[in-house]
Amino acid sequence: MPPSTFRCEAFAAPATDKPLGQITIERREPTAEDVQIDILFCGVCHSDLHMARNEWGFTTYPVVPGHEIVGRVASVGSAVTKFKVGDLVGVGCMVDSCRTCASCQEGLEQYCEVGNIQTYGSPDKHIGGTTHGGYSKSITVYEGFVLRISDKLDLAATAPLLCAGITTWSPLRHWKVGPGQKVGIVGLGGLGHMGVKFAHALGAHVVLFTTSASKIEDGKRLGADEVVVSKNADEMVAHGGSFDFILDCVSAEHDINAYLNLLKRDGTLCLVGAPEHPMPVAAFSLLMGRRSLAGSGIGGIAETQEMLDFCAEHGITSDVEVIDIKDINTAYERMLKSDVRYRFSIDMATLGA
Ligand SMILES: NC(=O)c1ccc[n+]([C@@H]2O[C@H](COP(=O)([O-])OP(=O)(O)OC[C@H]3O[C@@H](n4cnc5c(N)ncnc54)[C@H](O)[C@@H]3O)[C@@H](O)[C@H]2O)c1
Ligand SMILES: [Zn+2]
Repeated sequence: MPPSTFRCEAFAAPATDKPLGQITIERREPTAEDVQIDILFCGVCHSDLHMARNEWGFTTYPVVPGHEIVGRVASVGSAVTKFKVGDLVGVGCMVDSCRTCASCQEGLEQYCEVGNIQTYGSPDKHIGGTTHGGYSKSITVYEGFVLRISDKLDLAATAPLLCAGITTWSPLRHWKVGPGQKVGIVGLGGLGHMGVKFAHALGAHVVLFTTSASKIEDGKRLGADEVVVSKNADEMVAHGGSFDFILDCVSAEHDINAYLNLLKRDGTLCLVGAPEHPMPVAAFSLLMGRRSLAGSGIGGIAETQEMLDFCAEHGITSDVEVIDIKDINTAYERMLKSDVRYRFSIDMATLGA
């Protein structure tokens, strides 16, 4: 028997070309292993925009975006052991996975070989339809995919750690970024600004690449040792062949060969940005110097907790502009113009207020 449900206010995109607006969705009452969360803040990721506009081609409408969720536990199922009512918690891009494949067993649920359940837009095995994300008042999640959040950090600024944070943390850790290494971060948006903060905190020499000279000061304040305006060819050439690792956080098509050519021998360019269209790679950008082009998707649950704990210990959060849910469509337009420093965080008290 499917679990009983309750009604919940949310904001959804009804179609590719329609603005987001308020709807009512169904959420399940917690089953034995579930945690029901009252959502306090939800960050606005560029993936929300890609999905709301079906730029990746697999959106089911209506879609309730949002996978940078921070809230407070409102109720728990009878078998829940990790959380109790009142706890501060977070939910990121996934709400479940097969739990048994090799990747899941290794704590790499983001690479679940059966296919994990995304916070929004995946089939909802509990109540049918698709899963709905954090632009809503409440969410019910299997406790294994719920994260502990410290009460030491500002909650609006903590929400973006659940996607922008883990997505940049995971590759920096996987490629063992640290002291003595020269690391590039491309694009100072939501992901990029967390990449700069983390690479700096991990002890690397950090070079930020931005298209906008107006972000030089911010880049340095956030932890970059150097800032390169990527439109200036001589500034780019000066860094040729010098990087151990570059993390590319750009949301639209751009010339990745220009960055491959900045890598040292055996260096790696890792894409985390997910542009709508494929990007050409020149074989010689890779052949010369045995360079690698890689990608990385979010991060596993244990690693997300590790990142959140690191942030609590080091006082790291996202730089946010807190918005009212009714301003979400304007926020999307501003995000496309890079007019956000550096993440919108929705105050969910404004939904239905
Ligand atoms: N790998 C993952 O698991 C994962 C997780 C979250 C987001 N993403 C993707 O990462 C990308 C970035 O997300 P975000 O939320 O940080 O977005 P954002 O809009 O906050 O930042 C994007 C950055 O790219 C820059 N940019 C855009 N077009 C550019 C161009 N043509 N040349 C150079 N720079 C350009 C912008 O100025 C901005 O700094 C998106 O494509 C998003 O879908 C991937
Ligand atoms: Zn995201």
